[in-house]
Amino acid sequence: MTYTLVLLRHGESEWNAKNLFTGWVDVPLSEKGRAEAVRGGEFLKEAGVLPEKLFTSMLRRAIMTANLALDAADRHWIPVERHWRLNERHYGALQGKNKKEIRDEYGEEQFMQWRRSYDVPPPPIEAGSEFSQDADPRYAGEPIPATECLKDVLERLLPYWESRIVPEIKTGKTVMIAAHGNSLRAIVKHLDDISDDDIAGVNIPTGIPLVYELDEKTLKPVKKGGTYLDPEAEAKIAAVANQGK
Ligand SMILES: O=C(O)[C@@H](CO)OP(=O)(O)O
Repeated sequence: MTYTLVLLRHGESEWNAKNLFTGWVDVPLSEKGRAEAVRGGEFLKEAGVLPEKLFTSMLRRAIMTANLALDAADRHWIPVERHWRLNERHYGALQGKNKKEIRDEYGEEQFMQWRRSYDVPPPPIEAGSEFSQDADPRYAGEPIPATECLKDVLERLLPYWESRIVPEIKTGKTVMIAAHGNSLRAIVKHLDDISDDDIAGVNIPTGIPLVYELDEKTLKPVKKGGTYLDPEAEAKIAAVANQGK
């Protein structure tokens, strides 16, 4: 027997469209992003992959994507849990900055190190600044970061994965996680045992369900990398990799 896990990155956000580093800034979906979310739900329905339990981050682009996708799949009624541990990687002082401008100012190497290295975080965001989250009531009392590298994301996400998500998967329910490019890269790294170096080359496209069948004993993927439900996923993955160029 296998368990089914669906990973869904939110549809295009307004800041994805403007090529801005987003992180924990709570921006809405663009019109294209809403359409991607609905299409994502249609892919689920067509494939007969019907989520029974939903986990989301605390950010509206993931929440709205899940709502739109599940509505399109007639699964809008399933129980949901939300947690900041599924949030996007905190992009520190880069939040709100244009990716191309940062690349032009600091050069390709520094840009890629901040964007895709496993263990080098961008400079921390200043408390109280325009795009910081320190006064946001949804995180009150929580140990939230001021910047994160992917390693930090994995370290804050894994306790939630183990304590809340794994038990749901083990009930045999089809579990869906609606989250973000980098929080999902952390989950994929963990599931597929991807090395710290190789994870730099993994990009996740917006709004396309990624389905993993997990071995019931090991909880490891039966097929490494899972299966994207959109036949055009490859081109969309390449577009994410090339952002900032
Ligand atoms: O800006 C961000 O928060 C993320 C996801 O959109 O970007 P990147 O793919 O550059 O890590």
